[in-house]
Amino acid sequence: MADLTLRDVKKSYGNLNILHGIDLDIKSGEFIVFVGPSGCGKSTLLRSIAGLEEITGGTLEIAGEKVNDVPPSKRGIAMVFQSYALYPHMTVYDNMAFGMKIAKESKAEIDKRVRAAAEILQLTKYLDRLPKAMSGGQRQRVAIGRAIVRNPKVFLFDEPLSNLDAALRVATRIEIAKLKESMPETTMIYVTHDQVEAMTLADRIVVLKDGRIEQVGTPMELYKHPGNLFVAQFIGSPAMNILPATIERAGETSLVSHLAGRKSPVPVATPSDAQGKAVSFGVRPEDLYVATGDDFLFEGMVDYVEQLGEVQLVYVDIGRPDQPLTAKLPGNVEIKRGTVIRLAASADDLHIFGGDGRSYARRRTAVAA
Ligand SMILES: Nc1ncnc2c1ncn2[C@@H]1O[C@H](COP(=O)(O)OP(=O)(O)OP(=O)(O)O)[C@@H](O)[C@H]1O
Repeated sequence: MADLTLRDVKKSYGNLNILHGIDLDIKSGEFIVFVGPSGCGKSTLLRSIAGLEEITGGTLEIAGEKVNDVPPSKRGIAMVFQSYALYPHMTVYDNMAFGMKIAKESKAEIDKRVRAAAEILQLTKYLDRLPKAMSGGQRQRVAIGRAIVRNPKVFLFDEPLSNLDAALRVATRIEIAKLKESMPETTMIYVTHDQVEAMTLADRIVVLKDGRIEQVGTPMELYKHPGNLFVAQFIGSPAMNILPATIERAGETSLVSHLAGRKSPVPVATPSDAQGKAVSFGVRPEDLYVATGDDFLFEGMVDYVEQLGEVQLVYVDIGRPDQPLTAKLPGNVEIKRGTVIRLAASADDLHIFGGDGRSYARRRTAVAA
């Protein structure tokens, strides 16, 4: 059981500022995922929470206690790394027991906890094996088991699945989700590059960019209501299509004109001073569908099709040099390269972002709240 509170947390290496004042409240038992582009500071933030990095400003509290100066071993946290970091000459049992032996726990207590963790992770029959006789996925489970036996208040994962092949990643991801269910009181913080891991595991996702938080929300909040252009294009794959546009008529429902002078009503309120302003107009590839009549958003020539079986990614030339529109359409519809296609989307799936990149829908939500 541990809430985490981060207030204006900063980290710099010499003159190089990496974290620029992170404010974040994590509730006990939450599964939080940090995502963001390479180098944005995800690992630094995680390592700062663990105490492996000393923060250079702000405060960090775990379970109500300020831990800025508390060493890692006394923070009640356990961390699982991308490289499993198992001792190769020790059996699975001894690898899992090692930390407790060092902490001088009784043999009976060690045995109880190792066996309980092995049971949760389905490692019981491998307890006498050496790591080299196990698959990558099994080794990562041992590393997770080694963390579980410590009975941590907070569990930290730094890209734990990135060394596994695709099939093992899926299997181990599901195990981590089940592990969370079996430890509902344990707070978990997880760093990943993988959108699917973030969307499926997180109670809330924290999107970071250049050492700052861009948005915090449930996976569906971030997907449906991205607060700004960065989050809109970072969450979701392929990325949201963004086009330059102008607000023709501001109001409860805005009228937006975009490429080729087409005008679309968007059920997002814009203030009267937004009238005539240049904005960005967004629509996700998977929200587009083939329009049969004259009611369409985009018309263009199919430049390329990537058939993935269940779906196909259709790249449509809508007159923007080197920037085709991407549509994710069902795989069973025949779409021929070189033909003209019309695409539409439901008005509810359209997004408008102001000149500062912030979503208009989000502004309204913020005011209403
Ligand atoms: N010890 C260090 N000294 C100087 N700069 C560092 C140090 N450790 C990390 N950095 C820099 O801090 C920035 C953030 O690194 P960090 O590893 O936290 O990013 P990340 O978001 O986890 O990246 P990735 O997704 O590539 O793992 C990077 O620019 C990195 O070069």
